[in-house]
Amino acid sequence: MWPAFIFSVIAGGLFVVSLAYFFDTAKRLALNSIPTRYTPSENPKDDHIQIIVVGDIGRSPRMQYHAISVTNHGRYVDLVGYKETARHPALIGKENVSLYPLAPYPEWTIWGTLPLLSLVYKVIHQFCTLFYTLMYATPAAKWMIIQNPPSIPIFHVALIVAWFRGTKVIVDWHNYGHTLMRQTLLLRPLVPVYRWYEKGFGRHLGDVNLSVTDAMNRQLKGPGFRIKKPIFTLHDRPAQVFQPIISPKKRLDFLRGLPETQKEAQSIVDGSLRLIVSSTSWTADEDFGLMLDALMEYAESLLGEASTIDSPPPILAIITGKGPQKQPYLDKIKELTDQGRLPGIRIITAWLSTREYALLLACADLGICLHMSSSGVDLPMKVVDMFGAGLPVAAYSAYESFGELIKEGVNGCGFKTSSELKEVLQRLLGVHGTEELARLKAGAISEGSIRWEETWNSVVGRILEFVGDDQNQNKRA
Ligand SMILES: Nc1nc2c(ncn2[C@@H]2O[C@H](COP(=O)(O)OP(=O)(O)O[C@H]3O[C@H](CO)[C@@H](O)[C@H](O)[C@@H]3O)[C@@H](O)[C@H]2O)c(=O)[nH]1
Repeated sequence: MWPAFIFSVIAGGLFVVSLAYFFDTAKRLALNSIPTRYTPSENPKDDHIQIIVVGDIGRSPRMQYHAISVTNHGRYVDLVGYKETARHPALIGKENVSLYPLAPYPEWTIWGTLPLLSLVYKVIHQFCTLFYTLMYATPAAKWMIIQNPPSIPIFHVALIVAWFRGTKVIVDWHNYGHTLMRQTLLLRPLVPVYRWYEKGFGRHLGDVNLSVTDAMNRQLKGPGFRIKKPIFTLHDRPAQVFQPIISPKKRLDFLRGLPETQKEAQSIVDGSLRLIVSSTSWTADEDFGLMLDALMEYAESLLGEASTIDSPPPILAIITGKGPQKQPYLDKIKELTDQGRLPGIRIITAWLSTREYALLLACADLGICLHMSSSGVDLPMKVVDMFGAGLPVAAYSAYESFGELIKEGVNGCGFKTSSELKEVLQRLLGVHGTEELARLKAGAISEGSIRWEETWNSVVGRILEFVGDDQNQNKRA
């Protein structure tokens, strides 16, 4: 009798304790699943601003510039994106900058054996990691600034998160995802779905929108997108790290210290070898085949004739950057070189630190830009870098917004075909081109003198209400 009684008392006690534990855990889980909401801080400087890139943060200069500008106002920046290459030095080791890396994809998705399956998997993977990071891992932010493209799946994730957490959204339209998708043959059937998603969610997502050109601004307001919320154009501008180098000694010192140019440094500085630089993410919207054809045509003109003062000089071409289509082009360059079709021309590729990249641009003779603009209304940031470094450009020109940055005969020259590019190279790099090149360089320096910080403060600084807040803080101090 007694043992049964004691057993039932213990069992009853254990049941009550485990019930209490179960309800407590359930309550805690329920409470933890409610994301925190943004409430304005007493001191506006304690508010957080999120910068979101569904890509490699280190290779998103414009989004990093947003982050740097925010920190320059003493605010907290939370960077959300993939951590692949090194971030801008100004974003490393600062106590008001936090990085929330998105979980990388499993390796099998990169093999390319099951392209459609890996695409679907990537979208689901991105959705989960973005949702968790934005809803729970990061502190509730006052504003989030989102890069587009890509639009899927960040647009609807951001819409949900912004609603739950009381965060306001700025969509920074760099380009359109659906026009970029059109460039990949295999993905073309999905373009209508992507376009529907991008326009549908894009119309409602941003409390404010930024566009990289006036032409894009008009399109976003126009019948295609019908965005009713405010849209401001924020042209890309060079960061402070890009500065012209005028002194031949400084140029020589840098070129001698860089492994890629060490041996030819003296010839580059005395003009007997011309240094051209192109930078890229090796994506489908840049056709390096066009540059290779132009260089082959240029090389043909070096053949056969005895070298005179009027002969086009040999060229060292450096292509900087990282990206998916690099290897096929490396193979092509090797093949052409082995076949002897590029005599007098050496083409190399590199990935440099931000500082070295900026100095290389400042030491080159001419920048080449092959950006073809999938939408017709975006612009290449690389040309902005080049102008900041005082480097004139030869750029592919057959798209609408081209003239918003490159002024023919003032800071650069346009081309549409490889033959036109070859002519530009022959004209500008030869002895008779010295004067024209110097004039274009002056134009590049002048265009590059308008800097990111001033433009950013007058557009984004005002949207984020930094300008008024900072003045009030200064008055109080
Ligand atoms: N650190 C470093 N950066 C490099 C190097 N080479 C290239 N880069 C970076 O890679 C960029 C080139 O990237 P792309 O993807 O070719 O395009 P973009 O010219 O930057 O233009 C992109 O951004 C615009 C907005 O800023 C967009 O409007 C446009 O559509 C495109 O996405 C350069 O501007 C530079 O910041 C290198 O060796 N080192």
